[in-house]
Amino acid sequence: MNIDSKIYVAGHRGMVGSAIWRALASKGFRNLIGKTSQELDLRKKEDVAKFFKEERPNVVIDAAARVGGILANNDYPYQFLMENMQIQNNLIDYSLKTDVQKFIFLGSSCIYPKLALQPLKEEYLLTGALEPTNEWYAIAKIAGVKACEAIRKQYGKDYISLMPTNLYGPNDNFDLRTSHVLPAMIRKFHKAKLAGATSSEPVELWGSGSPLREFLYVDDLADAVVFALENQFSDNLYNVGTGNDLTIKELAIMIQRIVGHTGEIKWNSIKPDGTPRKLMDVSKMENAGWKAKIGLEEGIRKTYDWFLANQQSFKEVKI
Ligand SMILES: NC(=O)c1ccc[n+]([C@@H]2O[C@H](COP(=O)([O-])OP(=O)(O)OC[C@H]3O[C@@H](n4cnc5c(N)ncnc54)[C@H](OP(=O)(O)O)[C@@H]3O)[C@@H](O)[C@H]2O)c1
Ligand SMILES: C[C@@H]1O[C@H](OP(=O)(O)OP(=O)(O)OC[C@H]2O[C@@H](n3cnc4c(=O)[nH]c(N)nc43)[C@H](O)[C@@H]2O)[C@@H](O)[C@H](O)[C@@H]1O
Repeated sequence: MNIDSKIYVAGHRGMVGSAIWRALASKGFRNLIGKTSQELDLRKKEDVAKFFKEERPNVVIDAAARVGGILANNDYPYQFLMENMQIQNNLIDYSLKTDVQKFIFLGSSCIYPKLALQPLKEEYLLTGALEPTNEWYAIAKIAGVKACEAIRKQYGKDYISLMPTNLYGPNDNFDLRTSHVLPAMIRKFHKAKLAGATSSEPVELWGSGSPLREFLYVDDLADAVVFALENQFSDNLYNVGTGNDLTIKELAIMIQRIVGHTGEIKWNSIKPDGTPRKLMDVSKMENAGWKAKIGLEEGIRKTYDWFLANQQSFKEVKI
């Protein structure tokens, strides 16, 4: 991979895509292409075909998708299945058809069975039933993993899939209905802290607080993507995470302390808990030579600082 390789970052404005763009630019890659969804709707096959024929990138990194937290996945199963299949299938198929040499597909830890042994190893894929709240998104992602695996097997191309754990950081989605838990907690605790005159107002969180989650700061993921770009991997599927998790309750207490909220936390058990745990086994990526660097406390502080500095412009994804 040389610094003049033409690299198309699909979804370059998103939380992950913008982090990958920053990481590539800081390493001196100077032939980067990005298109907004208004400029190029990746669900439209003909438009994607035209783009690839004109641009002919050497590398494609797929950070474009319909993305959301547990409620968005549960409320919009059709969009999470169909839009993600359309986006990834068009990107993968036209990459193959225009001889793109390297393709990095981004899946998610939710592709693994709900009750698989923990920590989750790559070989646990397709060994059991999926988590019902996001099985549609998971099936789309599994199809993407398999498409890249088939191209690797049949055409010998360097198409790989990275499975990140739950991600967070600058440019995340802070909409309280469609976001993931960490940005939602930052926004809720911050709002409740400001609302209270003498002490903070109470905060309502979802579920029981008992599920366990692993969180990776998005710049760490971007670093893993650049590592995968610059190295030849021997296999097609790699988990990307920290290898550590904590309960949602412990996360809430950590974020409450960092934000400076002093009120009550209420748990709304009508909202779903989702999968009880999805800790990734990250040894395969570590054996390949990559390890996460940014701890959760540091990552949350960075994200809260970004949130405070972007009060007027943070993203709220509506579906
Ligand atoms: N966030 C997580 O916790 C997490 C965890 C594991 C894996 N991932 C994966 O990481 C990738 C990016 O996630 P993210 O958190 O960065 O999401 P995000 O912030 O919502 O960004 C998604 C991007 O996809 C683009 N996009 C969506 N629909 C499109 C369409 N029809 N045509 C063209 N572009 C479209 C958007 O473009 P515009 O901004 O131009 O509209 C946006 O930039 C996804 O593959 C996701 O599955 C995320
Ligand atoms: C990485 C992503 O993981 C996602 O699963 P998943 O971690 O449960 O998605 P999250 O929405 O992050 O929820 C994680 C846990 O946090 C709880 N939670 C507590 N309060 C809140 C809140 O205010 N907002 C949110 N969003 N959650 C909250 C939620 O009930 C669940 O047990 C998948 O649905 C996606 O498809 C993707 O795979």
